[in-house]
Amino acid sequence: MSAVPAAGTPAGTPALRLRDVGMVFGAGGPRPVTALEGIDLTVAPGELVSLIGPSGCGKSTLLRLLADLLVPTSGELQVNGGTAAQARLGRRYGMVFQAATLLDWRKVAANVELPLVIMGVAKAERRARALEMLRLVGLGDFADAYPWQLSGGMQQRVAIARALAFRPAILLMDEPFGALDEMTRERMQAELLQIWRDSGTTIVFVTHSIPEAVFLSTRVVVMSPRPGRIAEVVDVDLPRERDDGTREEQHFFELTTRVRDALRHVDALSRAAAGPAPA
Ligand SMILES: Nc1ncnc2c1ncn2[C@@H]1O[C@H](COP(=O)(O)OP(=O)(O)OP(=O)(O)O)[C@@H](O)[C@H]1O
Repeated sequence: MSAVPAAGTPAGTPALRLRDVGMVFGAGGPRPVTALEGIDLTVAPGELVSLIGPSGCGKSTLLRLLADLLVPTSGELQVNGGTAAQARLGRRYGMVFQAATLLDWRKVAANVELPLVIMGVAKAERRARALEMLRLVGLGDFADAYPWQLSGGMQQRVAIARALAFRPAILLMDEPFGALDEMTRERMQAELLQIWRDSGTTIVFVTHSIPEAVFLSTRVVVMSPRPGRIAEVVDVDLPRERDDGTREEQHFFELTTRVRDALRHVDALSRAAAGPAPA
């Protein structure tokens, strides 16, 4: 399976390009909240970029802007050289959230087929693609199970299969493994990397976990709060083939330390901006 580039997109066009993007909630009202300010970021096709930062720094807001669920109040945002709205209407996005949000009364394959039903894909092709995606996430034998018969990790794999079923060029993932136990989480990370390498999909991944960000990403974007900005971008110069041994490597440790230091710096700055703690 490979992600289909947008028709007519010239070679070299970034998957995502943000120029001085800002987002103010309640602009013009009595209590505007500046969630994002001056965001500059370019993501090449096939990259896997993680967003990490303290709670409230605007990670989910940024993801929602990319998905065209919100419109920036300033700056310019391009997806595959077009607008986010064009990308949404062209079904360029797949989305995965912390909760798998499966329909309990539909079997696993029927859940994966749902976006294809909405797109009007013929029944036989729908079924074939759903089974292909379920095999990709290691659930080929569970097509006829109901979601409530699966573990949390398996349900999340179904959600990933569903997001990949219409071959999105861009996969947006908001803490997709946040609710899983540590071992399942590490297994899911390895599976996601495999899917990413096989599919060529561009992925933007929100996480609170430093090792998860480094293990998965080509770059880690460290964000600072109030207002949300990009504080630092850490290039993850590990080979794309990664496994459990990668987590034990000296360079992996150095990269996690670099991200941790950036987050500490962000934390110190936001504490200083908040002023002294009340006596
Ligand atoms: N619909 C909204 N209306 C008003 N303010 C909002 C809205 N959505 C988000 N915000 C504010 O924007 C800021 C960024 O929120 P956002 O959810 O993007 O942060 P986050 O980094 O994803 O946080 P977390 O890590 O806790 O999920 C916060 O101050 C939040 O209160």
